[in-house]
Amino acid sequence: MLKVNHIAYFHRKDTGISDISFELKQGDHLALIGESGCGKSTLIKALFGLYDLQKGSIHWNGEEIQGPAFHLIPGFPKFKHLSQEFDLMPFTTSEENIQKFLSRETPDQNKKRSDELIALFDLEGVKDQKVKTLSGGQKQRVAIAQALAKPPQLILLDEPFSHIDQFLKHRLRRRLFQFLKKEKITCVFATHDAEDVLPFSDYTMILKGGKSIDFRPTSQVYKQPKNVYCASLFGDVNSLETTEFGLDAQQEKVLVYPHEIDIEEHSKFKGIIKSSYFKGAHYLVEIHHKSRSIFAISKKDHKPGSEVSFGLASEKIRKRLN
Ligand SMILES: Nc1ncnc2c1ncn2[C@@H]1O[C@H](COP(=O)(O)OP(=O)(O)OP(=O)(O)O)[C@@H](O)[C@H]1O
Repeated sequence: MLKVNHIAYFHRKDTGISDISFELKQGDHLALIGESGCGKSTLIKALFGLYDLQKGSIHWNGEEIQGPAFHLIPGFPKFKHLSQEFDLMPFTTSEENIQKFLSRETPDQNKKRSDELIALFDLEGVKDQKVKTLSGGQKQRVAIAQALAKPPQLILLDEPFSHIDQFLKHRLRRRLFQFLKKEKITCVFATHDAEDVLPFSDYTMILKGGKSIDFRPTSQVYKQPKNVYCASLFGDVNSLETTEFGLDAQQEKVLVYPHEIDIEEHSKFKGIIKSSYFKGAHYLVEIHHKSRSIFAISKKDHKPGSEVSFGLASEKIRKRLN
């Protein structure tokens, strides 16, 4: 179990992380999200033991993770940390980079593991190529495979798909997270992409100004967002007045995602289409309603200037009302 107890680390005055506490069980996946500079990388490095904490403590199965002041080689040996810089050996091949970290009993087992990782991360075509000649996305895939060569108990991934193209990204992240679950490897990853978070994390922590402002199971963080900042990390969101929209609630405002607004012919509210954005499976439409914009999802395209009727899918947002 990972136990993080009120930790704080400042690079300089006011920049860093403070008062962060949480626990994870073996095999749990935690996504760290938040605006740029909120402290995701700092937290990841602190968890790996790269900083001497100014406050608090981190334990893995009862063993304390200490900073560089206590170790010749910084970094907790039972964990792997995949930084944004990759840390590969440039003058050796992709396969050699992966094999260097294998520790299976026999050469046969090593070969099997290395082949499995090369296939898993689509590296067959570049396995004999020197790392310095690889593209950024290929290097990133070698780095992930290398980090898993000798399975760590916990892996820390800092924006693991940032260099990988959309074409491969969807397949790779499904494979990576399935692999981690299969091997019961705990994972903490930082990302800017909601599509990494929702399907693949058990828990989500939202950071702002170096502090954790939400840490709950991912579905709760999404379905009951604490504020506009939290909700907008998942995409567009509307902050609507409850009385204006006839919602029986004590609070003044409620957060509503675009897909929770129904555009139907005889709905109660009317507005004028300002813009319509093609999103593939649907359109995101901006509706002008009482001198403000409301974003909704529509199955069909609407011409700017046309009138639409819309209503709130109140059963979907009921849990947000009190
Ligand atoms: N080595 C350092 N020295 C001084 N300040 C630093 C250092 N590393 C990070 N910071 C500062 O600490 C704060 C948190 O940075 P961090 O890299 O953890 O953010 P982040 O959430 O990972 O950002 P991004 O999403 O842009 O990668 C920022 O204000 C950053 O400028």
